[in-house]
Amino acid sequence: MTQFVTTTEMLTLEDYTMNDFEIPQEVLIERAAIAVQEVIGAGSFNLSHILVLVGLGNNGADGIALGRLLHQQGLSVALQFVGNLNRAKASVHKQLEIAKHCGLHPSEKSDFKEATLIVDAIFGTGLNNPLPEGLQKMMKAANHIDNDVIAIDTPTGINPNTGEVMGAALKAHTTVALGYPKIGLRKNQGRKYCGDLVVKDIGVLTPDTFAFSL
Ligand SMILES: NC(=O)C1=CN([C@@H]2O[C@H](COP(=O)(O)OP(=O)(O)OC[C@H]3O[C@@H](n4cnc5c(N)ncnc54)[C@H](OP(=O)(O)O)[C@@H]3O)[C@@H](O)[C@H]2O)[C@H](O)CC1
Ligand SMILES: [K+]
Repeated sequence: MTQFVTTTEMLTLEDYTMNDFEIPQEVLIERAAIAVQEVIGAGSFNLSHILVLVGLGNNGADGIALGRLLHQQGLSVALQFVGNLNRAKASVHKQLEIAKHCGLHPSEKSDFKEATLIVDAIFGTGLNNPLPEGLQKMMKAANHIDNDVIAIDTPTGINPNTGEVMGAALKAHTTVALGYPKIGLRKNQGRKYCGDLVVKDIGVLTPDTFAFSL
């Protein structure tokens, strides 16, 4: 039986892993990237040109690390930031520096139609409001293009706890849940937007005494 969690529970377990066991956040980000790379490698996706849509939080950091790994595999990868990079978390800037050192630089404006595979690394469990208008338009437009979308942790626009669409959401062919799947992926529209749900262990530790609420 798959254990689903709330975002609060996921944050508690992430903190437990990073603070009690001193496992650096970069390790979790790298393992998240490797996990999604494995799902991509195991699937039958068209990898001719991969567009990674990157947000300003740790979901975005996961996406940049993944883009770097795919680039190092020799694949054609474009990184496109969604939002003002100046407002990004330190983890995003760190991953961007590493990616640049590895020869992968962010693109200005990518044409979604050129991408044969889109990686959704815009929002994950940190989504806390309806998407900004511009992003809602982008998600609705992207949903009409016939290419596969792989969502990192949660489909952007889906409330990770309730499964509601927050203005608009990007429909995924596959969602790679990190650690534990979030309860929103099996409620309301979450189930429809997440597509095939793959749960990947990325080394998040759980206390024996932890009481899951679900
Ligand atoms: N599960 C794990 O062990 C790990 C998960 N990781 C990844 O981290 C994300 C969660 O990262 P987080 O930085 O908390 O949040 P997001 O990246 O989802 O969101 C980015 C920030 O965007 C802001 N935000 C939220 N909603 C909106 C909105 N509607 N409009 C504009 N901006 C929004 C919010 O910032 P605030 O300042 O507004 O709070 C978010 O912080 C998780 O999903 C995993 O992918 C780790 O990388 C690895 C371990
Ligand atoms: K996402």
